[in-house]
Amino acid sequence: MKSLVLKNLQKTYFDPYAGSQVTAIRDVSLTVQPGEFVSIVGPSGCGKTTILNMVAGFLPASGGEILVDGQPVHGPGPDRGVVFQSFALFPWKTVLENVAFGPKMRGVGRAEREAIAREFLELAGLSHAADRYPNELSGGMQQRVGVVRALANHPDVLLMDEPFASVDAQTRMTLQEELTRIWQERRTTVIFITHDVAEAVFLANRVVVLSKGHVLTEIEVPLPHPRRWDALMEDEQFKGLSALVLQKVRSA
Ligand SMILES: Nc1ncnc2c1ncn2[C@@H]1O[C@H](COP(=O)(O)OP(=O)(O)OP(=O)(O)O)[C@@H](O)[C@H]1O
Repeated sequence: MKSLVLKNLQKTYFDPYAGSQVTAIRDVSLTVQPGEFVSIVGPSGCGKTTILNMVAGFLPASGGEILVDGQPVHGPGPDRGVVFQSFALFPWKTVLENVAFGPKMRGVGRAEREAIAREFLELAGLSHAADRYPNELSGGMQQRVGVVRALANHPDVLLMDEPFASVDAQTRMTLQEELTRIWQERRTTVIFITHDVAEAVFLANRVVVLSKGHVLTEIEVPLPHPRRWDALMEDEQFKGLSALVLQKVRSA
Protein backbone atom coordinates (compact mmCIF):
# COMPACT_ATOMS: atom_id res chain seq x y z
CA MET A 1 0.00 0.00 0.00
CA LYS A 2 1.41 3.33 -1.03
CA SER A 3 0.29 6.91 -0.91
CA LEU A 4 -0.33 9.11 -3.93
CA VAL A 5 0.26 12.82 -3.71
CA LEU A 6 -0.58 15.42 -6.36
CA LYS A 7 1.02 18.79 -5.64
CA ASN A 8 -0.16 21.87 -7.51
CA LEU A 9 -0.64 19.83 -10.66
CA GLN A 10 -1.20 21.76 -13.89
CA LYS A 11 -1.79 20.85 -17.51
CA THR A 12 -2.12 22.99 -20.57
CA TYR A 13 -2.78 21.58 -24.03
CA PHE A 14 -2.13 23.23 -27.35
CA ASP A 15 -5.42 23.53 -29.20
CA PRO A 16 -4.54 23.37 -32.90
CA TYR A 17 -7.95 24.73 -33.95
CA ALA A 18 -7.74 27.84 -31.77
CA GLY A 19 -3.97 28.06 -32.27
CA SER A 20 -3.53 28.65 -28.54
CA GLN A 21 -2.97 26.91 -25.21
CA VAL A 22 -5.95 25.66 -23.19
CA THR A 23 -5.71 25.06 -19.48
CA ALA A 24 -7.20 21.68 -18.61
CA ILE A 25 -5.83 21.43 -15.06
CA ARG A 26 -5.34 24.71 -13.22
CA ASP A 27 -4.04 23.70 -9.83
CA VAL A 28 -4.89 20.34 -8.31
CA SER A 29 -3.50 19.17 -4.99
CA LEU A 30 -4.70 15.88 -3.57
CA THR A 31 -3.36 13.36 -1.07
CA VAL A 32 -4.60 9.79 -1.32
CA GLN A 33 -3.65 7.78 1.74
CA PRO A 34 -2.24 4.25 1.41
CA GLY A 35 -5.14 1.86 0.88
CA GLU A 36 -7.68 4.63 0.34
CA PHE A 37 -10.32 4.47 -2.40
CA VAL A 38 -10.96 7.91 -3.92
CA SER A 39 -13.57 8.59 -6.60
CA ILE A 40 -13.21 11.64 -8.84
CA VAL A 41 -16.38 13.10 -10.36
CA GLY A 42 -17.17 16.28 -12.24
CA PRO A 43 -18.82 17.58 -15.40
CA SER A 44 -17.58 16.61 -18.83
CA GLY A 45 -14.35 18.40 -19.65
CA CYS A 46 -13.40 19.25 -16.05
CA GLY A 47 -10.11 17.34 -16.40
CA LYS A 48 -10.72 13.91 -14.86
CA THR A 49 -9.07 11.86 -17.59
CA THR A 50 -6.24 14.35 -17.92
CA ILE A 51 -5.38 13.86 -14.23
CA LEU A 52 -5.53 10.09 -14.55
CA ASN A 53 -3.29 10.09 -17.63
CA MET A 54 -0.74 12.25 -15.86
CA VAL A 55 -0.75 10.00 -12.78
CA ALA A 56 -0.40 6.95 -15.07
CA GLY A 57 2.60 8.67 -16.64
CA PHE A 58 1.06 8.73 -20.14
CA LEU A 59 0.98 12.54 -20.25
CA PRO A 60 3.61 14.93 -18.90
CA ALA A 61 2.38 17.54 -16.41
CA SER A 62 2.86 21.21 -17.32
CA GLY A 63 3.53 22.03 -13.69
CA GLY A 64 3.50 20.57 -10.20
CA GLU A 65 4.39 17.11 -9.00
CA ILE A 66 3.03 13.58 -8.69
CA LEU A 67 4.52 11.38 -5.97
CA VAL A 68 3.91 7.67 -5.35
CA ASP A 69 5.12 6.90 -1.85
CA GLY A 70 7.26 10.02 -2.03
CA GLN A 71 8.87 9.12 -5.39
CA PRO A 72 8.22 11.47 -8.34
CA VAL A 73 6.41 10.01 -11.37
CA HIS A 74 8.19 10.60 -14.70
CA GLY A 75 6.43 8.04 -16.91
CA PRO A 76 4.44 4.81 -16.82
CA GLY A 77 5.55 2.18 -14.32
CA PRO A 78 4.47 -1.14 -12.80
CA ASP A 79 3.68 0.61 -9.50
CA ARG A 80 0.55 2.03 -11.20
CA GLY A 81 -2.07 -0.21 -12.82
CA VAL A 82 -4.61 1.24 -15.23
CA VAL A 83 -8.08 0.04 -16.22
CA PHE A 84 -10.00 1.95 -18.89
CA GLN A 85 -13.59 1.84 -20.09
CA SER A 86 -12.53 0.14 -23.27
CA PHE A 87 -9.36 -1.82 -23.13
CA ALA A 88 -8.09 -4.79 -25.01
CA LEU A 89 -7.55 -8.18 -23.54
CA PHE A 90 -5.17 -10.21 -25.71
CA PRO A 91 -7.65 -12.09 -27.93
CA TRP A 92 -5.20 -14.89 -28.68
CA LYS A 93 -4.53 -15.62 -25.02
CA THR A 94 -6.82 -17.44 -22.60
CA VAL A 95 -8.25 -15.63 -19.59
CA LEU A 96 -5.60 -17.28 -17.39
CA GLU A 97 -2.80 -16.20 -19.76
CA ASN A 98 -4.18 -12.66 -19.90
CA VAL A 99 -4.11 -12.34 -16.12
CA ALA A 100 -0.69 -14.04 -15.89
CA PHE A 101 0.78 -11.70 -18.51
CA GLY A 102 1.87 -8.94 -16.12
CA PRO A 103 3.65 -11.33 -13.74
CA LYS A 104 5.28 -12.97 -16.82
CA MET A 105 6.64 -9.58 -17.90
CA ARG A 106 8.03 -9.15 -14.41
CA GLY A 107 9.95 -12.42 -14.85
CA VAL A 108 7.79 -14.57 -12.58
CA GLY A 109 8.13 -18.30 -13.47
CA ARG A 110 5.28 -20.20 -15.11
CA ALA A 111 4.01 -22.17 -12.08
CA GLU A 112 4.03 -19.13 -9.82
CA ARG A 113 2.41 -16.77 -12.31
CA GLU A 114 -0.35 -19.27 -13.04
CA ALA A 115 -0.95 -19.62 -9.29
CA ILE A 116 -1.16 -15.81 -9.00
CA ALA A 117 -3.58 -15.64 -11.94
CA ARG A 118 -5.78 -18.43 -10.50
CA GLU A 119 -5.90 -16.68 -7.14
CA PHE A 120 -7.13 -13.47 -8.76
CA LEU A 121 -9.59 -15.25 -11.01
CA GLU A 122 -11.05 -16.92 -7.94
CA LEU A 123 -11.29 -13.54 -6.22
CA ALA A 124 -13.33 -12.27 -9.16
CA GLY A 125 -15.50 -15.38 -9.42
CA LEU A 126 -13.96 -16.28 -12.77
CA SER A 127 -12.21 -19.59 -12.03
CA HIS A 128 -14.56 -21.43 -14.37
CA ALA A 129 -13.52 -19.17 -17.27
CA ALA A 130 -9.75 -19.60 -16.90
CA ASP A 131 -9.30 -21.55 -20.13
CA ARG A 132 -11.71 -19.54 -22.26
CA TYR A 133 -10.74 -16.88 -24.78
CA PRO A 134 -11.95 -13.24 -24.41
CA ASN A 135 -14.43 -13.51 -27.30
CA GLU A 136 -16.15 -16.33 -25.42
CA LEU A 137 -16.93 -14.04 -22.47
CA SER A 138 -19.71 -11.51 -21.87
CA GLY A 139 -18.79 -7.82 -21.69
CA GLY A 140 -19.11 -7.85 -17.90
CA MET A 141 -16.81 -10.86 -17.60
CA GLN A 142 -14.23 -9.22 -19.87
CA GLN A 143 -14.37 -6.13 -17.70
CA ARG A 144 -13.76 -8.25 -14.60
CA VAL A 145 -10.79 -9.93 -16.29
CA GLY A 146 -9.44 -6.45 -17.05
CA VAL A 147 -9.69 -5.47 -13.39
CA VAL A 148 -7.96 -8.59 -12.07
CA ARG A 149 -5.35 -8.44 -14.83
CA ALA A 150 -4.38 -5.03 -13.46
CA LEU A 151 -4.49 -6.30 -9.86
CA ALA A 152 -2.29 -9.32 -10.67
CA ASN A 153 0.58 -6.91 -11.26
CA HIS A 154 0.31 -5.92 -7.60
CA PRO A 155 0.23 -2.22 -8.43
CA ASP A 156 0.67 0.13 -5.51
CA VAL A 157 -1.93 2.40 -7.06
CA LEU A 158 -4.83 1.31 -9.27
CA LEU A 159 -6.13 3.95 -11.70
CA MET A 160 -9.59 3.32 -13.11
CA ASP A 161 -11.22 5.49 -15.77
CA GLU A 162 -14.93 4.68 -16.05
CA PRO A 163 -14.18 0.95 -16.19
CA PHE A 164 -17.85 -0.08 -15.94
CA ALA A 165 -19.39 2.57 -18.19
CA SER A 166 -20.11 0.26 -21.09
CA VAL A 167 -21.78 -2.63 -19.27
CA ASP A 168 -25.51 -2.95 -18.53
CA ALA A 169 -26.92 -1.57 -15.27
CA GLN A 170 -27.34 -4.93 -13.54
CA THR A 171 -23.86 -6.19 -14.38
CA ARG A 172 -22.49 -2.84 -13.38
CA MET A 173 -23.94 -3.16 -9.87
CA THR A 174 -22.42 -6.64 -9.53
CA LEU A 175 -19.03 -5.36 -10.70
CA GLN A 176 -19.20 -2.47 -8.22
CA GLU A 177 -19.99 -4.89 -5.37
CA GLU A 178 -17.13 -7.15 -6.43
CA LEU A 179 -14.74 -4.25 -6.66
CA THR A 180 -15.52 -3.11 -3.10
CA ARG A 181 -15.07 -6.69 -1.86
CA ILE A 182 -11.76 -7.15 -3.72
CA TRP A 183 -10.57 -3.73 -2.57
CA GLN A 184 -11.40 -4.62 1.04
CA GLU A 185 -9.28 -7.77 0.74
CA ARG A 186 -6.32 -6.23 -1.10
CA ARG A 187 -6.43 -2.62 0.14
CA THR A 188 -4.82 -1.27 -3.01
CA THR A 189 -4.79 2.53 -3.22
CA VAL A 190 -7.42 3.38 -5.87
CA ILE A 191 -8.39 6.40 -7.95
CA PHE A 192 -11.68 5.79 -9.73
CA ILE A 193 -13.04 8.20 -12.31
CA THR A 194 -16.74 8.22 -13.10
CA HIS A 195 -19.65 10.36 -14.27
CA ASP A 196 -21.99 8.36 -12.08
CA VAL A 197 -22.51 9.98 -8.68
CA ALA A 198 -24.09 6.89 -7.07
CA GLU A 199 -21.17 4.75 -8.29
CA ALA A 200 -18.66 7.26 -6.92
CA VAL A 201 -20.28 7.25 -3.46
CA PHE A 202 -20.92 3.49 -3.42
CA LEU A 203 -17.26 2.66 -4.02
CA ALA A 204 -15.21 5.31 -2.30
CA ASN A 205 -13.94 6.42 1.09
CA ARG A 206 -13.83 9.92 -0.33
CA VAL A 207 -15.33 11.64 -3.37
CA VAL A 208 -13.41 14.49 -5.00
CA VAL A 209 -15.52 16.86 -7.09
CA LEU A 210 -13.60 18.59 -9.87
CA SER A 211 -14.67 21.79 -11.57
CA LYS A 212 -12.88 23.42 -14.50
CA GLY A 213 -9.49 21.96 -13.66
CA HIS A 214 -9.52 22.43 -9.90
CA VAL A 215 -10.86 20.61 -6.83
CA LEU A 216 -14.23 22.10 -5.93
CA THR A 217 -14.75 20.01 -2.81
CA GLU A 218 -14.01 16.67 -1.15
CA ILE A 219 -16.69 14.63 0.59
CA GLU A 220 -15.91 11.79 3.03
CA VAL A 221 -17.97 8.60 2.71
CA PRO A 222 -17.93 6.91 6.12
CA LEU A 223 -20.12 3.94 5.10
CA PRO A 224 -18.83 0.50 6.19
CA HIS A 225 -17.31 -2.00 3.69
CA PRO A 226 -18.02 -4.25 1.91
CA ARG A 227 -20.96 -2.46 0.39
CA ARG A 228 -24.07 -4.06 -1.06
CA TRP A 229 -26.65 -2.33 -3.23
CA ASP A 230 -29.58 -4.10 -1.54
CA ALA A 231 -28.69 -2.46 1.76
CA LEU A 232 -27.43 0.91 0.52
CA MET A 233 -30.18 1.70 -1.97
CA GLU A 234 -32.52 2.60 0.92
CA ASP A 235 -29.85 3.83 3.33
CA GLU A 236 -30.49 7.42 4.42
CA GLN A 237 -26.78 8.26 4.81
CA PHE A 238 -26.00 6.91 1.33
CA LYS A 239 -28.90 8.83 -0.19
CA GLY A 240 -27.88 12.01 1.63
CA LEU A 241 -24.25 11.76 0.50
CA SER A 242 -25.27 11.02 -3.10
CA ALA A 243 -27.60 14.03 -3.11
CA LEU A 244 -24.81 16.22 -1.73
CA VAL A 245 -22.29 15.05 -4.35
CA LEU A 246 -24.86 15.51 -7.13
CA GLN A 247 -25.58 19.04 -5.96
CA LYS A 248 -21.84 19.85 -6.01
CA VAL A 249 -21.37 18.35 -9.49
CA ARG A 250 -24.31 20.32 -10.83
CA SER A 251 -22.90 23.53 -9.39
CA ALA A 252 -19.41 22.77 -10.78
N1 LIG B 1 -5.26 16.14 -26.38
C1 LIG B 1 -5.91 17.27 -26.09
N2 LIG B 1 -5.66 18.42 -26.78
C2 LIG B 1 -6.30 19.56 -26.46
N3 LIG B 1 -7.20 19.68 -25.46
C3 LIG B 1 -7.49 18.58 -24.75
C4 LIG B 1 -6.87 17.32 -25.02
N4 LIG B 1 -7.36 16.40 -24.14
C5 LIG B 1 -8.25 17.06 -23.37
N5 LIG B 1 -8.33 18.35 -23.73
C6 LIG B 1 -9.18 19.38 -23.09
O1 LIG B 1 -8.87 19.38 -21.69
C7 LIG B 1 -10.06 19.53 -20.92
C8 LIG B 1 -10.19 18.36 -19.96
O2 LIG B 1 -10.40 17.15 -20.70
P1 LIG B 1 -10.57 15.74 -19.98
O3 LIG B 1 -10.74 14.71 -21.05
O4 LIG B 1 -9.48 15.55 -19.01
O5 LIG B 1 -11.95 15.95 -19.18
P2 LIG B 1 -12.89 14.87 -18.51
O6 LIG B 1 -13.35 15.49 -17.23
O7 LIG B 1 -12.23 13.56 -18.42
O8 LIG B 1 -14.09 14.83 -19.54
P3 LIG B 1 -15.14 13.66 -19.84
O9 LIG B 1 -15.91 13.49 -18.55
O10 LIG B 1 -15.99 14.23 -20.93
O11 LIG B 1 -14.37 12.45 -20.23
C9 LIG B 1 -11.20 19.65 -21.91
O12 LIG B 1 -11.46 21.01 -22.09
C10 LIG B 1 -10.66 19.03 -23.17
O13 LIG B 1 -11.24 19.62 -24.31
